[in-house]
Amino acid sequence: MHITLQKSKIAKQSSIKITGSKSESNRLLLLQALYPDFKLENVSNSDDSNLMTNALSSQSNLVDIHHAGTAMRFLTAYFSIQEGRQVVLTGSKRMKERPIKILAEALQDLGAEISYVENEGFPPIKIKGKSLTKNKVSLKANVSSQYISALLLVASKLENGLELTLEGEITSIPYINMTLSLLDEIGVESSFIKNVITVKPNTKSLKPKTLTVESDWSSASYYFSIVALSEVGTEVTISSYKESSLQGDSVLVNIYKHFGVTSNFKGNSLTLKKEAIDLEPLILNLKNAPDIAQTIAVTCFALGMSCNLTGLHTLKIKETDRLVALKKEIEKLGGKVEITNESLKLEPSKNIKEFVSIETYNDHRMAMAFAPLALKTSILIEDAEVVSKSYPTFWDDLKSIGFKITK
Ligand SMILES: O=C(O)C1=C[C@@H](OP(=O)(O)O)[C@@H](O)[C@H](O)C1
Ligand SMILES: C=C(OP(=O)(O)O)C(=O)O
Repeated sequence: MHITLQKSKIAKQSSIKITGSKSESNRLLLLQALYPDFKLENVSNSDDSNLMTNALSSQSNLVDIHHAGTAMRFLTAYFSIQEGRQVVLTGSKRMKERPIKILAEALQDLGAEISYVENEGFPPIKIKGKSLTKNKVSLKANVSSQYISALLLVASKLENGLELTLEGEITSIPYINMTLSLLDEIGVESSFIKNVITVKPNTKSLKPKTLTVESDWSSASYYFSIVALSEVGTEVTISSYKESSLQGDSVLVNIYKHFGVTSNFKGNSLTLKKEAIDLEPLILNLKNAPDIAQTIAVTCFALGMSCNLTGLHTLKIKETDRLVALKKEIEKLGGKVEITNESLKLEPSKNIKEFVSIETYNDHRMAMAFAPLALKTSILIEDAEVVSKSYPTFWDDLKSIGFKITK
């Protein structure tokens, strides 16, 4: 489905309720499968979380997780410890290009039986579940934090727990801390000292409780961008958010001050407001918040600002090569972008071309990051349904605040 976003102006005040964080949801869904004693509220309605739920309850020996990176990585660890179960875990064409070797090798070192069905180091993989008794392993920490979270999520169910040594620079650290905090919330003990994470084994059932998933901060980024591109005084209220979040992307509150967006909490509602401000070039390392890089690059382009974003090495192995995709699409709109394997530099630009058709490369964040541009010019978004990976009601929500969208 290709859609057109006519040049739009949003209401002076509006509000949106955003679905639960897919990162928190996919961790908690897996933990709930291991510890069925707790209940969940505000679970994400994203494709990736639905795929996770279905995979965890599936009795089939073929599990397909489509584009869901967290599901692929977390389930690799989960099925490795399901004694007596044999599963082939597969995904979309792109998922078969997203590396899994670092995680598979760490699990194999712990005693897991994992083999490759097609290409060495990539999904699909065949997993023969068994009880793992070894407890010490090291892995490279600069490629994806999801490998680390996957091991941590199952660690308390290993006979002797886990002592995990992280080698090299650690990427996307807030996601590792999120995993450890959620373990703590359900009563699993862990420590993270220097580059060693230890998780204690747990055979007890946990105290019954209800955990409420905070709404998704990566999804919130599109509203930060929308407010940044709106008239001074425009307000958008988003919910349900916490001032002290487990999600690293909550750093948006600080980053968007640079664009004149102020954030005020009232209970679990967060009001974003555009203030008048002089815009300065943006220099930012996003190694701890890779998922908001596209949003920020497009905000800068729309405001005619220059930016120099670094720490983007993980973008090359996400839903698409996001660095190449950003360069191509921003340049179609008239911008000038330089990329390396870990950075993106944007030159200030004066004009934005009208009615450009943005390719989305099976990447939800390409569609959502470019949508706010409709506040500056009319734009087309190709394969707009990709948003369902993390935020299925995105287009309806934009319509509700005043975006003019037609099929
Ligand atoms: O653990 C998680 O929930 C995630 C970790 C990050 O991946 P990397 O650690 O591969 O950067 C992030 O990009 C992804 O969207 C979600
Ligand atoms: C990278 C992402 O997801 P995943 O790696 O879980 O597919 C994302 O949602 O931006």
